[in-house]
Amino acid sequence: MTATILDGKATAAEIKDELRARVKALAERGINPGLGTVLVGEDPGSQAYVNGKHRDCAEVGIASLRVTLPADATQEQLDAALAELNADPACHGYIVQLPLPGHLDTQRALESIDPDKDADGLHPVNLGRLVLGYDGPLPCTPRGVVELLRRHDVPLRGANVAVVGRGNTVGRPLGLLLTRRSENATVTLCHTGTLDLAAHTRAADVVIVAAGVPGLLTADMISPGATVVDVGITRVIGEDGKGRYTGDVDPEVAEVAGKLVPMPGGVGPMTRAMLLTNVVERAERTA
Ligand SMILES: Nc1nc(=O)c2c([nH]1)NC[C@@H]1CN(c3ccc(C(=O)N[C@@H](CCC(=O)O)C(=O)O)cc3)C=[N+]21
Repeated sequence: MTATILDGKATAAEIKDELRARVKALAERGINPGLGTVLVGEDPGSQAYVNGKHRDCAEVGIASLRVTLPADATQEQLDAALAELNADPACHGYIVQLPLPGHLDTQRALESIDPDKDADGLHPVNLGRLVLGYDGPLPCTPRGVVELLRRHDVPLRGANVAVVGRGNTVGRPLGLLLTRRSENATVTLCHTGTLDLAAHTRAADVVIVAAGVPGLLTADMISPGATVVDVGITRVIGEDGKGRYTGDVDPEVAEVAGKLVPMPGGVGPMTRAMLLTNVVERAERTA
């Protein structure tokens, strides 16, 4: 048996088509949604990600506000850039590209974002809203995972879901999202302190791996027919000496799983589509 591939790129393209129509409807009411990005420094990976977000914006008709600061920018310069976006009515939401250079305080930066303009959904106020079940922007990667499974009819209601990884951007908020009444999954949140990881993943209908450990999930660790979602993205140097990105799921998992969300072509494009969705939703609410 070979797993059915759930194509995140194609699903993200569908979502972008839907967003294009919503942006058009907003334009007819005189509202032009805008996404801001703040990039500090010249890391080529971060530049590529930010460029991708601006390309996505252009595709759906969202305005891009691009702020770039030099690698040696001070915390005060960063604060000033965030204050400007907070005050700019053309900016409906924005992100601070992570990681920031080491001399800058990431927590302080994220807390300086107006929670209502938090396109990533990672502000402490918005993570708190998620805990409490209040409305607010949802973290893009967890939301992208749930949306992809929903659009491919993977049942979550009553399902046993193993989430591997408790990071602030994926694992932890994904556990919160999946256990909302609207999803009703039963979640086991596994992490580096988990004693018998394979026992938990084998018992799961859906295994979502967001640990950042290449090849962590192997074929013997899942039950036949399970749905597997690879959220891992780690830069490794291949045998040819070239850098490439690899996921957390061993390729042989595809021989045992029923459905597989691959990396690349899975969660990454969905994350970007959810970023756009957060911005459009905010523009619709302010209308
Ligand atoms: N404030 C902030 N928000 C983020 O959302 C954020 C961040 N910082 N820092 C870095 C990570 C990484 N990230 C990715 C998003 C999409 C792909 C993606 O679309 N990848 C493609 C392959 C690469 C491509 O084709 O460009 C894929 O998986 O198919 C990858 C990585 C968002 N991040």
